[in-house]
Amino acid sequence: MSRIWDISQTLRPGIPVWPGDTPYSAEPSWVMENGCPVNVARLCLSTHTGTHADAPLHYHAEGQAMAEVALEAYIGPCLVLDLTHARGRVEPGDLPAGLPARLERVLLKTCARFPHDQWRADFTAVAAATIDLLAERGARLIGVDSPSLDPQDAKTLDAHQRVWHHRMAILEGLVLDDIEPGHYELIAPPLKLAHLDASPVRALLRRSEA
Ligand SMILES: N[C@@H](CC(=O)c1ccccc1NC=O)C(=O)O
Ligand SMILES: [Zn+2]
Ligand SMILES: [Zn+2]
Repeated sequence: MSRIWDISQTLRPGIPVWPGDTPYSAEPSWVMENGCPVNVARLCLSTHTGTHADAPLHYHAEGQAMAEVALEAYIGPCLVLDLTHARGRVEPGDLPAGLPARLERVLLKTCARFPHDQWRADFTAVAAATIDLLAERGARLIGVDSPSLDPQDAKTLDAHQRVWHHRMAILEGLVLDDIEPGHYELIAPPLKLAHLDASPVRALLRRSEA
């Protein structure tokens, strides 16, 4: 069996969320006591909580909801790149000189230590030109450890718009602290949520057989 790395945040009370968004909460609906045979909880959370996939509906009025997206983008060969030197936005010039001519999925590691317990408004975003470059090389999915491809104060979501143009998939909030740059297999399908704009995912990497 090949090793699996879990690159998901733990969903828990207090998990940092986008400013103004719904805080995560969970409560018991039934508790295993007094003759009740089971524990059952209910959850209240934003679709963008923790490690998640954005559905096209989040950034384009004609985009599909999460239940409708094709899953192929979320499963398969993936390249993890170290971009911890990039400042502000990941520009094309920040990408490694030896970037493969063809790639399918790319995960950008922008911070050395994931901020599990605080919201960082100064996260590293991705330049629209970088999305174009990766798409030209065949990327069908881009993943980041930041909470968004665009800066927190962005109004036009330029990187998300280029992703829409190229019909790529997005993962955000990945935890890449323990991941050496290189080739892996990604497994991170979203939940089949009708009508909704995003979904939490359990994101995994497996050592590539190649
Ligand atoms: N666009 C961001 C998320 C985002 O913009 C957002 C997420 C949760 C609550 C509000 C948000 N934006 C609101 O103005 C993203 O990359 O998914
Ligand atoms: Zn999102
Ligand atoms: Zn996004």
